[in-house]
Amino acid sequence: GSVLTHTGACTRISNNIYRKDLTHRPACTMANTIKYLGQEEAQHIDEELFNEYSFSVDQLMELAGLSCATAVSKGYPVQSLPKTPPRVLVICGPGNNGGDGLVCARHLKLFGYEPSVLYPKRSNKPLFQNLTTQCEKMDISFLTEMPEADVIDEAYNLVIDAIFGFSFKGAVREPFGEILSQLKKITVPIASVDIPSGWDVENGSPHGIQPDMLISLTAPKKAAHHFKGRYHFLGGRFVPPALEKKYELNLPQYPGTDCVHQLN
Ligand SMILES: NC(=O)C1=CN([C@@H]2O[C@H](COP(=O)(O)OP(=O)(O)OC[C@H]3O[C@@H](n4cnc5c(N)ncnc54)[C@H](O)[C@@H]3O)[C@@H](O)[C@H]2O)[C@@H](O)CC1
Ligand SMILES: [K+]
Repeated sequence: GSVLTHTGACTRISNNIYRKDLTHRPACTMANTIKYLGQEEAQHIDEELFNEYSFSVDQLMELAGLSCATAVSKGYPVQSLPKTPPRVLVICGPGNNGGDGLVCARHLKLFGYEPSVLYPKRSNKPLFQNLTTQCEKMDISFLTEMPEADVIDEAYNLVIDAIFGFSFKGAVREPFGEILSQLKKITVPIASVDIPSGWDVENGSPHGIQPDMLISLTAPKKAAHHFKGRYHFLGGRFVPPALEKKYELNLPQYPGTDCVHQLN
């Protein structure tokens, strides 16, 4: 569409395309394009959600993890999986991205999948211990080591990558270097939570893992411009309008009561 700054009411005709209501001029895209966040901006929004808007980590993590499980169920419906039982491998990192993974695993189980979790660097914070117990009590198995790529391809339908999110920086430290090198060799699809792990949060990583699905939480990060997989979902439907406005996020409207919005 042509670049117009809209001054009046617009009708959303698809993701980022708006039609000016009265004049029917060409769709104006630029002014309403969903914002892709840099690393610092993502961290500021995160802090503001907790400090100014008084959310707790548990609350947002629950919604984030539910969004991820919902996106997975839309892209890879349990009945459509090639292998039964419908096993999925959820790999959780040491921070909040890993917490999203634990929540996602629990919801996937409730949705009829058979998740197994690899959680090699566990946080000792009560939140993460509780999320782990919740999974264990739901008969979700925890693996003691990363399976080889060919074992993953044989046993699992898909891998959920909840290793690193927007706080990832620098060279990957072990054991995650070895885990990511196995993930580069697998042929089953990878669904990445927030950012493909190991990618630079802003610049991506041409030689990194290549997920088939990306679930951007709150708003996409700049690295998402380099995502080449089939499904890009937006999740984390918890952003208060005033915060969305302050950071000019231009989030698309979620359909109905859905917790995810498919961007492409
Ligand atoms: N702000 C938000 O709106 C929300 C964020 N959430 C999640 O929280 C994530 C961010 O969480 P965190 O800030 O805890 O950070 P991350 O989970 O992105 O990662 C931080 C952890 O990774 C480690 N790490 C960083 N770089 C590393 C490297 N090069 N090698 C090995 N380890 C490395 C750090 O030591 C730390 O333990 C988001 O991406 C998203 O998934 C959601 O839980 C809820 C809402
Ligand atoms: K990730």
